[in-house]
Amino acid sequence: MSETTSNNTTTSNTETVKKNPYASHAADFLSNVNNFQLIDSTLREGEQFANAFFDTEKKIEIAKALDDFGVDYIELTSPVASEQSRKDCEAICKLGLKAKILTHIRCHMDDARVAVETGVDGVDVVIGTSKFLRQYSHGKDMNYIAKSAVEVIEFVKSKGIEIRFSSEDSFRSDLVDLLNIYKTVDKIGVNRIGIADTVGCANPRQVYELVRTLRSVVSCDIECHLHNDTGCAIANAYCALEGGAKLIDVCVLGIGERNGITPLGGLMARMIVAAPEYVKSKYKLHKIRDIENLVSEAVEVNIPFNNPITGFCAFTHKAGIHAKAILANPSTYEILDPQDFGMKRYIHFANRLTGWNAIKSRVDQLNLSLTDDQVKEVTAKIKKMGDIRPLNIDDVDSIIKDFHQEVTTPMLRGKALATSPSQSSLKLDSEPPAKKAKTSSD
Ligand SMILES: CC(=O)SCCNC(=O)CCNC(=O)[C@H](O)C(C)(C)COP(=O)(O)OP(=O)(O)OC[C@H]1O[C@@H](n2cnc3c(N)ncnc32)[C@H](O)[C@@H]1OP(=O)(O)O
Ligand SMILES: O=C(O)CCC(=O)C(=O)O
Ligand SMILES: [Zn+2]
Repeated sequence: MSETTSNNTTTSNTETVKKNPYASHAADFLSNVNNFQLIDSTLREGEQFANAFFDTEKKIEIAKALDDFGVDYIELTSPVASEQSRKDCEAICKLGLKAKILTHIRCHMDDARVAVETGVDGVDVVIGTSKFLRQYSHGKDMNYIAKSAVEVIEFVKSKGIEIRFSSEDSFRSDLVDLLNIYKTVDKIGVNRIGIADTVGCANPRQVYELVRTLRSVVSCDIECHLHNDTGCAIANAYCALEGGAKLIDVCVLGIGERNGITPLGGLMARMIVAAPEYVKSKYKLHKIRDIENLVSEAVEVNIPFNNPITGFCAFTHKAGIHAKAILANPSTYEILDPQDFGMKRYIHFANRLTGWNAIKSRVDQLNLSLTDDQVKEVTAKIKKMGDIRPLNIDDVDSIIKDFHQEVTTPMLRGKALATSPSQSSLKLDSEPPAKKAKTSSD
């Protein structure tokens, strides 16, 4: 017999089981939140990013880094895109990586014939099913699409490699058309079907509902490819998994056409909250920073300041109320533990929003001894200075050290009090204010 003692803790005679309030809901009995796979498309979708050019060496470096991180699949640009794309595909297939190598082609036998000769483990085939793409991209109707899909799938299967069929622009396609084409390809043994939010128009609820519907119609795995035009790519990926999708397409930093797709790091941030054991056991999370640096340098962009996990202030706490609670227990204001990603936590105390608890922690770090009242007094000085201009750590340390000297040297204190605290005693650095305060956990 068990007894619920709080919202998230259940006790029994023999054990205490902590329930994760962010895990899948019981109603999502088809959920793959605890059992998902990643298809990294940095070397396919990511190559479609405006700034991307990866030479062979860089592609190999990125592929190895992704493999080491633990992605399940690596998707490569179509071998018909260019002669070098084909050679690069062959070269990556020969690396003997743990991750399965896929290439991405149009739904056409000409592309399929080239793809199966590259040495890939699987082929991802795609064709637009929305009215827009049927009219303005390839000009084919649903009957033609079904016929060519069957031909390509059977051909690729006959070569003994994996085949996935995806409808491009799925969320602007007719549902009956989608059900028909997916049922058709499932019946002939496609390994996966893919749903693509090609223009980033879908919201999490729509993704969940479409995946749930398809889950009851096909027996093969479901993959989702979600663009980020309206900022939903991570949430949509999460809801796809809750609805029963098994695989999510990701790119490092989310790079891709326009503003890209679900980012690898951002999705890991979401998933570690929902399925911590699974995520930590499967993926080398402390490699995310290196992989993002590798790709950001290759495509010449900065890591966004607000990037999940690796943004420069992702684990920086500033306001005094936050700092006090974080120092007492980091879970108060952190859902992610920086250590899980090889990152550090910072308390930004050199500013006017600081509080005496944060300053006390700094006083301790400096190995100085002040009473609580004295720390409050020096905090007031720091905040006063912070009203005048941005502060850096040296400013704060100088204020603290001067104050400490005053209070521990009674003569000085008397003199200082008589003449009022002098700001000119501060060390004024020519360097710009530090972006990060010293870590409280150092
Ligand atoms: C949403 C996505 O991201 S899908 C993946 C996008 N990836 C790429 O485009 C890969 C890089 N692309 C390329 O290198 C070139 O576009 C190629 C080699 C694929 C084709 O080049 P081209 O033959 O010069 O054609 P172009 O790019 O101008 O037009 C695309 C052609 O593919 C056809 N097509 C488009 N999508 C599909 C599809 N899913 N299945 C079959 N044919 C398609 C179009 O009808 C058009 O054919 P056309 O010769 O009758 O005009
Ligand atoms: O192949 C797919 O599933 C997706 C293709 C693509 O990049 C897209 O539709 O945005
Ligand atoms: Zn895409």
